[in-house]
Amino acid sequence: MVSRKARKFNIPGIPVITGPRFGDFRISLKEAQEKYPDQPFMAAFFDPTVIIPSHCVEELRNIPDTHVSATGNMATRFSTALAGSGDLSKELAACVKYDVPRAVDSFFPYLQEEIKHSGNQVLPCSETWTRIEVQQDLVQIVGHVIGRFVVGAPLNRSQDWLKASIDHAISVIMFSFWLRQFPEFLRHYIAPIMPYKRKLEQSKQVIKASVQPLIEKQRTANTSSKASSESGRLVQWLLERYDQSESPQFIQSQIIKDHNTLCFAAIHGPNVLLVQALIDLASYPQYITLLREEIDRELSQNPFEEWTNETIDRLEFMDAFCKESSRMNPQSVSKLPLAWFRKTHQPITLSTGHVIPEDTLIAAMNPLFTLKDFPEMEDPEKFHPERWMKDRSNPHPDANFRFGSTTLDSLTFGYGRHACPGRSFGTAIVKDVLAYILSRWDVRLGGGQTGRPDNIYMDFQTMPPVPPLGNVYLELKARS
Ligand code: HEM
Repeated sequence: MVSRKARKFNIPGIPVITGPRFGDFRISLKEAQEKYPDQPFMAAFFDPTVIIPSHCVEELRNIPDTHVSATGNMATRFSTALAGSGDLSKELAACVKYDVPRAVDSFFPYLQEEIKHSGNQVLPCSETWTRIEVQQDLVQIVGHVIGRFVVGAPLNRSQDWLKASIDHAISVIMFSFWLRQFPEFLRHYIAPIMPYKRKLEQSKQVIKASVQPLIEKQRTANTSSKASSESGRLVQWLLERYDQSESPQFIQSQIIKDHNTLCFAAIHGPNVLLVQALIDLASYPQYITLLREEIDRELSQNPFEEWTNETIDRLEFMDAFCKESSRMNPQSVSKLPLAWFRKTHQPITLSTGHVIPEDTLIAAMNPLFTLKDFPEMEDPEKFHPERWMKDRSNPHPDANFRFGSTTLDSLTFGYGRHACPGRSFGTAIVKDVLAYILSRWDVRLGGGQTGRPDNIYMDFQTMPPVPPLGNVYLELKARS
């Protein structure tokens, strides 16, 4: 009898490529991509995944969730059912798609306040070079900012809430990574006794204890006090979006789950981009002067506290720099990266003629690295932010030169009906924090390193080469 797993590998007309079960898949992917440039192939790695040609993303981009979904991919890769976290409710999806973009402009004074407050708290004030733990320090800044947006002040500055909200996503990732080492039929039994499950539950408990009183306060408040955005914008919007005929307990537990899912996406997404951009800044110091010219131009008009979304929009070279940093360090397998992770729920016929069965994980090659599809990309292996400065006249938010665009030649924020709805907010945060750091500190690679340190590759992820996985560190020096 052919096992379910063997059947999954064995899809007619789709060749199977093997590689390391964990670790760096790049060599296997590169060879496969050269061998099968225009057809899907099965990467039989940790989570067997059919890699589709990038042009097929276009034809699948708006396919209904009943056929191909992003949540199905999340459920498999992050074991969301057993983790009890990470599911995207339709109410949360609507909040991020409609309520978040509407509130970004009015949030700016608070954004500036949180960046300044947390930046000064975690970054060194010394005028001599001082080591920073780039990932851990920057995530505190992003955590404060997102917290101010999601749960408002003063909860966003509570150490309990902040630590639990930052740690929660990491616990989910580690829990699912270890859980998936076991055969599927055993996972249900093993999950409850795993150490990461305990950590995960602890973070949930702390978040629940912090957020529950806020929800209750908002729920019972009269209409005029509900208007205070300082009591947590997300909670307020979700309370309005949930069906009021449901019980208060049900709505409360849903909002707490939504809070956890949002912190997953909204804290760590921007933070990884920020960490990578700061490493790039330290690795390519020739860009610091150009970036500072823009920042100083804006500071001469308005102090940092008074910056608005339009101020950030005017930082064009900053936008190009961050775009290039995200291109060179995609948050999936770098250099031959994968993106656009999905799962099929019905058999899907691609324009190549191949049929992908239901219940199959799929992903696409990141097209930025396939020269054949984008011949206009000069020196794609080179870090060259100027490439995005050539023509900035197209006002469309998805014009491909923009940091936050979702186009087929840039899958940092996904593509199609499930492309990241928080990207304009997230990219504004990244540029704003980077501008603040550059205006106040000099930055360099620690330990006398030169050149761009290589990232770390695990599963389909690219991670910055900083502790705990790597040993690269940065040094900052306060500008006099
Ligand atoms: C700036 C850094 C960020 C990056 C790199 C990032 C990246 C992504 C990616 C790659 C996806 C999957 C898209 C797809 O598969 O087509 C996604 C989805 C999502 N992101 Fe972001 N994101 C960021 C910031 C944010 C922020 C700040 C929020 C919330 C305010 C957010 C909320 C979401 C949500 C709710 C989804 C799920 C959308 C859906 O499935 O319909 N993200 N993000």
